[in-house]
Amino acid sequence: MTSLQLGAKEEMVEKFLDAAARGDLTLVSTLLSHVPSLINQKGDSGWTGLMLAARNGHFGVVEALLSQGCDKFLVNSSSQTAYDISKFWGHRNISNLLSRTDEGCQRVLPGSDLHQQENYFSREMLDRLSGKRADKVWMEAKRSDPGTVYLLFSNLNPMISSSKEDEDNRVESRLCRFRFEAVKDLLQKPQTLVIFLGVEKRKTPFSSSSSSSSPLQTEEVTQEPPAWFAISTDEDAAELLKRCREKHSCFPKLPHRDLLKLSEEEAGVVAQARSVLAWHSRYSFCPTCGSSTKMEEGGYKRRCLNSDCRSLKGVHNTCYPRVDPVVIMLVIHPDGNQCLLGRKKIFPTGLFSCLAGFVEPGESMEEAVRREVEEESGVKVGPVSYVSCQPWPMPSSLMIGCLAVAISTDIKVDENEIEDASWFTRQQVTETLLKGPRPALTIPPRQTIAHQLIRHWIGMNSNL
Ligand SMILES: NC(=O)C1=CN([C@@H]2O[C@H](COP(=O)(O)OP(=O)(O)OC[C@H]3O[C@@H](n4cnc5c(N)ncnc54)[C@H](OP(=O)(O)O)[C@@H]3O)[C@@H](O)[C@H]2O)C=CC1
Ligand SMILES: [Mg+2]
Ligand SMILES: [Mg+2]
Ligand SMILES: [Mg+2]
Ligand SMILES: [Zn+2]
Repeated sequence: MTSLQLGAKEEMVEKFLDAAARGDLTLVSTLLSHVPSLINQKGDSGWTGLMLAARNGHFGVVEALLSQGCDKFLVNSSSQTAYDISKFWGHRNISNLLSRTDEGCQRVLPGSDLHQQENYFSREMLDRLSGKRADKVWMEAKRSDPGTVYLLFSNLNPMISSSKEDEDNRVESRLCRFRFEAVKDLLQKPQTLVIFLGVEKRKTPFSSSSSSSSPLQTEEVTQEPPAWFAISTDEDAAELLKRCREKHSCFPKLPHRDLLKLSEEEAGVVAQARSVLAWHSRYSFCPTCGSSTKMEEGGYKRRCLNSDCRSLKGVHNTCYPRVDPVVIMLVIHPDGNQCLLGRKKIFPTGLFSCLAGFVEPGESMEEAVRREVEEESGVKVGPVSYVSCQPWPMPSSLMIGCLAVAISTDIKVDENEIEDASWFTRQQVTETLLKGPRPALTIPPRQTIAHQLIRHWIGMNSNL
């Protein structure tokens, strides 16, 4: 495309987004009839026409865009959908329209919302194909297939390449992908762990991005989708990096920070791979009898090599990767207008987050919320309701996100666990979310479920 053509296209996108933002339905419709692909185009900060119309309360434009097949699940660079945006700004008629689900689902599960919150680390771009894990012939063929994608891990972190900072100081990272030929030598080493992650999900024939049927797409459908594997090796990291042709490649030093720079799709793959690899790195021997174990089923099982071991009989849950459930909760003051946030000593100055804690054996999610809140802050909790969850691969937690209502308000901090806890008003929290000039606190980044719970609460109340 010439720079002139490129300029004309950009201009058209800008005109379309501006019309959507202003609620100019006539211009939106005219532009779409000439250039249908405008419908899902993104402008600054990843905003689509639907998001801009939703932000500014233009119901008619939202309705028209939806009727023309616009993708309502797209997210902007803050991971917000048009639904999140309309909810946050209190355009209830628009959020109702955007959350409307297939009537069939509503009949089976009244009150269901297909548009459930999707958190960072939870997107599944691969089909895990668990039924294929024990099929050694299939697995072997996939391992040497030239189309297979390999990710390299060192010390539980994936090799990534990073783009330079853009004008918003944002660094974007992407996973370095390797083909079989480039890692063949590593696969032969006995110490190398190879984990099957799945095969790429096929786009459904009716999904918005596959509406045209070019010869390439027809060909793709007849071929088996590529399989993905994670490789973990203890080879020298600097040597491994020499295999990568991309610029600025590295293994992240601070996973809590650096893994949050991946796309939603790649973050989901890393969550899966990192948690399974972390389990292998800590469970080399059988937890029941201490004998050596052997990896099976594409990395999802470790079998004890002692044939008399109890772990091979009856319940043998020690053979499978562990997931640790953690409750994380935003506790709301009985006045409905304040929320309880706490900080650990290791947090940067001014940062407050939701309270969280590991679920104990034989404990319900609701009781874990009540116990952890009381232990850490002295506040007693009544009703608890589930909001959404997040796999948190540090190393293998499942964060169960809840809203809870306090039935007492005096705070007595357990200094072993947290440094401070306090009630913050809705206005203080809103100013933080809107990046006001002098916020009373800072909160964790958008990729954390803590952030999403806080945003959810503000969204629920934004038009009261
Ligand atoms: N994504 C998000 O938004 C957030 C994620 N988190 C994550 O949630 C997790 C739990 O939160 P946290 O407040 O620390 O939990 P807790 O309040 O339960 O306290 C953690 C302590 O409990 C002990 N413990 C009890 N059971 C376990 C277990 N199964 N695994 C590990 N430690 C256990 C450990 O003590 P000891 O080390 O002394 O043995 C640990 O330091 C953390 O991993 C944290 O990273 C937390 C907040 C936000
Ligand atoms: Mg605790
Ligand atoms: Mg805690
Ligand atoms: Mg605890
Ligand atoms: Zn054993």
